[in-house]
Amino acid sequence: MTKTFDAIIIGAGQAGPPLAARLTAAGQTVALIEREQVDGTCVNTGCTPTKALVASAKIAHSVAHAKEYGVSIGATPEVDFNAVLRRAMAISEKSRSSVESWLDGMVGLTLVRGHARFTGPKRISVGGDSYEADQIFLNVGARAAIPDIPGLDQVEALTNSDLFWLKERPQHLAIVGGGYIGLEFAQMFRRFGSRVTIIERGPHLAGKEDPEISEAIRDVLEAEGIAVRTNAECIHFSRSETGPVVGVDCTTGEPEIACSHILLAVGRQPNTDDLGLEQTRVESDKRGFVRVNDRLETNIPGIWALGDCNGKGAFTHTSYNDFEIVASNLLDGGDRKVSDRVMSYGLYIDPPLGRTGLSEAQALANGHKVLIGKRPMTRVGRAVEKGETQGLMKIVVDAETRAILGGAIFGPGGDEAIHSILDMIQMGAKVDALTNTMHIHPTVAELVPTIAGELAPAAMHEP
Ligand SMILES: Cc1cc2nc3c(=O)[nH]c(=O)nc-3n(C[C@H](O)[C@H](O)[C@H](O)COP(=O)(O)OP(=O)(O)OC[C@H]3O[C@@H](n4cnc5c(N)ncnc54)[C@H](O)[C@@H]3O)c2cc1C
Ligand SMILES: NC(=O)c1ccc[n+]([C@@H]2O[C@H](COP(=O)([O-])OP(=O)(O)OC[C@H]3O[C@@H](n4cnc5c(N)ncnc54)[C@H](O)[C@@H]3O)[C@@H](O)[C@H]2O)c1
Repeated sequence: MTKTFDAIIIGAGQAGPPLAARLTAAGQTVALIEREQVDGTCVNTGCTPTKALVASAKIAHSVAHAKEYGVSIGATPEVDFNAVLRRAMAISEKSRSSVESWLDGMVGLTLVRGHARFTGPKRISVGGDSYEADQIFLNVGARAAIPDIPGLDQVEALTNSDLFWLKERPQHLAIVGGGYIGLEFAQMFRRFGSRVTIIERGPHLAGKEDPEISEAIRDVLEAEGIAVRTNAECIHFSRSETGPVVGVDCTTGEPEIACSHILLAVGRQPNTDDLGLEQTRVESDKRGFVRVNDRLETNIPGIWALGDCNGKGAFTHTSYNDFEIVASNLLDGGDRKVSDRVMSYGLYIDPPLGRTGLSEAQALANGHKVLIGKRPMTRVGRAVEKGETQGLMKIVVDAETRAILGGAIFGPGGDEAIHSILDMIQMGAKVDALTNTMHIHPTVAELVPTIAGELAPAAMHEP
C-alpha cells in the first residue's frame, strides 16, 4: 500500500529536520526518511566529533608547551587516545539524541528508517513500503570519495568516518589529500603523538586559498613536525612486511612512505547514485550533484535539493541556509536566493582560518581591480600576547567601487573575527565604513579596520 504525505524529505542531515519542523508547524504531514543516523554527517562523523578532537589536541599542545608560558607541569603528560575518542563521540551522541527527541515529539511527522529510492516521479520506496507526496526535498548529503588509486585493494584505506572507531592511535598516519579534512586530522593526530605525512597532488595545501595563506598553513604544520609532500604524482599503495606503503612521485623526498594507517581525504561524492533519480528525471551533473536553480528547485516542479547534494556549498551552514531559503520561499512568502549569501567557511586547524567572499586570486579572475590590506599576526597585539603569532590577516577590496570583496583571517580566533568582514560584505558596505568602525581592544578583529585603512595594490605588499 502507498502512504501519501504532503511532503517527503529524504535525509535527516542539517536541512531535513528543521524543514520538517517548519512544514509540520504549518499543518502539513511529512515523512522524513533516514537510512543511517539522524543529524547526518556533521554531527555523526563530521564537524562535531572533529572539533571535539581538535579541542583535545589543543589541550595536548598547550600542556606540551606550558613551559614557554612560565607554567611547569609535573609528570610527562600523556594522551589517552581512547578517552579522547570517547569524549568526542559522547558530544556527538548527545547532539544526535537531542535531535531524535525533537523529531519524536514533532506532531505530523513520520520518521521512516531505511534507504529511500525513487520508483516513480513522486513515489519513493523504503524497504517494501511505498510513499508519495507532491513535494519532495532531497537532503541526502555526501560521503568520502574513494578514487581508483592503484593498489587500493592491497591496503585498508580509512575515511573520516572510520577514524572515530580506531582502537589505538596510529603510529604513522599517511593522509592522501591536503584539503579541509586532511589538514584538520593531520594536526590533531600529530598533537596526539602520531607521525603524520600529508600527500597532496596539487602544488599547495588548501589549494583554494591564496598562496601566502597556503604557505602559512604549511609552515604551521611543518613546525609541528608534520611531513608535507606536495606535487605528489603517481600515488599508489602496496603492502610491505611492516605495513602499508604509499608510493609517490614528487619533485623532492622519498619515493615510498611506510606508514601504519592511510586516510583518504580527497573530496566528497554526493549520495545520489543510489537514489533512483532516473525515475524522476531530476537532472544531476556528471559528478552526481543535483542541478538546482537559485531557489534550490530542481528541473522537476515540486522537487528541491538542499545541502551537500546540490553542490552549492559543502558546509553545515550552507545546508542550514538552504533550509532557510526553501522554508522562507514556501512558507513565508519570501524571495530568498542562494546567490544572496556570501560564501564563507572556517578551517579548524590551530590557529583557525576564517574565510569570507572572494580570495585575491578569485577576485582577479572575476575581472576586479583589487586593493589588498594585509598584516602578519606578528603585528597583532592579541596574537603576540597569546604567543600565537603564526598566520596573517587579509582583506580584498575592489579598487574602483571600494566594495569589500573578501577576507581571510588565519590566526587566533580567525573563525570568529572573520564575521566582522562577512557581515559588512553581506550588507554591501564600502570599505570606508569598515575603516571607520571602532573595534574592541585587545582582539584580533581590532586590526580589521586598520588593514582596511592600509589598502594598496597587491604588488606593493611584502611577500
Ligand atoms: C570530517 C568532516 C568535518 C567537517 N567539518 C565541518 C565544519 O567544521 N564546518 C562545516 O560547516 N562543515 C563541516 N563538514 C561538512 C558538513 O559535515 C557537511 O557539509 C554537512 O553535514 C552537510 O549536511 P547535509 O544536510 O547536506 O547532509 P548530511 O549531513 O550528510 O545528511 C544527509 C543524510 O541523508 C541520509 N541519506 C543519504 N541518502 C539517503 C537515502 N537514499 N535514503 C535515506 N537517507 C539517506 C544520510 O544517511 C545522512 O544522514 C565536515 C565534514 C566532514 C566529513
Ligand atoms: N572546516 C570545515 O568546514 C570542514 C572540515 C572538513 C570537511 N569539510 C567539508 O568536507 C569537504 C571535503 O573535504 P576534503 O578535505 O575531503 O576535500 P577538499 O576538496 O577540501 O580537499 C581534497 C584535497 O585532496 C586533493 N586530492 C584530490 N585527489 C587526490 C589524489 N588522488 N591524490 C592526492 N591528493 C588528491 C585535492 O587537490 C585537494 O587538495 C570539503 O569540501 C568541506 O566542504 C569542511
